[in-house]
Amino acid sequence: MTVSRVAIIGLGLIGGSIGLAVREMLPDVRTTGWDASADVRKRAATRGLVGTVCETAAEAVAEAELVILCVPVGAMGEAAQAIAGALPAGAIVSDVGSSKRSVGEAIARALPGATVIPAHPVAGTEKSGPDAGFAELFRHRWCIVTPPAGASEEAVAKVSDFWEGLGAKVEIMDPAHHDVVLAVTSHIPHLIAYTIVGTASDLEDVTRGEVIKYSAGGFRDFTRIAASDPTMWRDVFLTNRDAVLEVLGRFTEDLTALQRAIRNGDGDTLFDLFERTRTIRRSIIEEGQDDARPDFGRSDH
Ligand SMILES: NC(=O)c1ccc[n+]([C@@H]2O[C@H](COP(=O)([O-])OP(=O)(O)OC[C@H]3O[C@@H](n4cnc5c(N)ncnc54)[C@H](O)[C@@H]3O)[C@@H](O)[C@H]2O)c1
Ligand SMILES: O=C(O)C(=O)C[C@]1(C(=O)O)C=C[C@@H](O)C=C1
Repeated sequence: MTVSRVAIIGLGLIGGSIGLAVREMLPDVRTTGWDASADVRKRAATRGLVGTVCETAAEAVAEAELVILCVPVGAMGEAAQAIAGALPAGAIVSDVGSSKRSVGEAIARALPGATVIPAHPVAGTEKSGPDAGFAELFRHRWCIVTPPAGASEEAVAKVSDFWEGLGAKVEIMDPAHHDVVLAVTSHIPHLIAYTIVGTASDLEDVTRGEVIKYSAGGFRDFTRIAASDPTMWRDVFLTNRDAVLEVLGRFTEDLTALQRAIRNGDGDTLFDLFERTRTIRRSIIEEGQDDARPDFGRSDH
């Protein structure tokens, strides 16, 4: 079940990557796009991120069968409002937001009566903007589709087929469950990275120069994640507050237990945990989910 006209609102990393992936993998699908920033629209046109970069949101969606909102999660309601008067009857509205419950609600509020099928491609990088996108981003990656209760099966199938056409693997999930799962696998890890890099730069006994000079291995990996877009991540934490706080509470307890083990010289506790976590890493690699992708557009060294 395919769509032939797709409008992309927001032409940064994810919107741009969708446009490039469509051009490469679904060449019969026509794409239009719009971004609130004139500079981004200009870059998007130069890079050919979509077939036609439009001057207004209304123009971009005028003939669309599928509209995908690719803006920060805090701007989803505003982006949905911008297309409200121009959305063709029967068009499906989707998005790519990293949190799903509040985003789905915000879009549905702005577009009463529209067919809204939210989705989240679990693929990205620390880069953002119209120069960051690349066509292979979604290949072999999961895209989680989170339809509201009672959603049209045909619309869910169209959104799922679209993502499979871009090389992604699709899973259907309840939006609230998505938010807890992603709090664990994506949101808290980003918070930890932001924290440790911030802490390292605030330490009085270790200079900033030393942190930069001796950052190898583990810390360097954290700095890549902590370089992620501030607007995007501020919005993720504000829109997935409940799930993040719940998982953070649990994480804090576990961290305190490790602190106690170190203070008490309790090597068994440390060893047992490290042994258990190593098997998780091995399972991820066995499932082909590690980041050993070819160096698609990444330059994090
Ligand atoms: N970056 C990632 O790794 C990643 C991965 C999966 C999903 N996401 C989600 O994708 C969405 C976009 O993230 P991104 O990394 O592409 O960000 P980005 O900053 O690269 O692009 C966002 C674009 O949206 C535009 N924009 C902002 N408000 C707008 C509005 N009201 N109307 C129209 N355009 C507007 C900005 O000008 C910008 O060009 C976010 O919701 C994010 O949570 C990001
Ligand atoms: O690879 C990265 O740099 C990412 O942070 C990508 C990542 C993730 O946490 O896995 C970030 C946010 C998304 O919503 C999905 C994917």
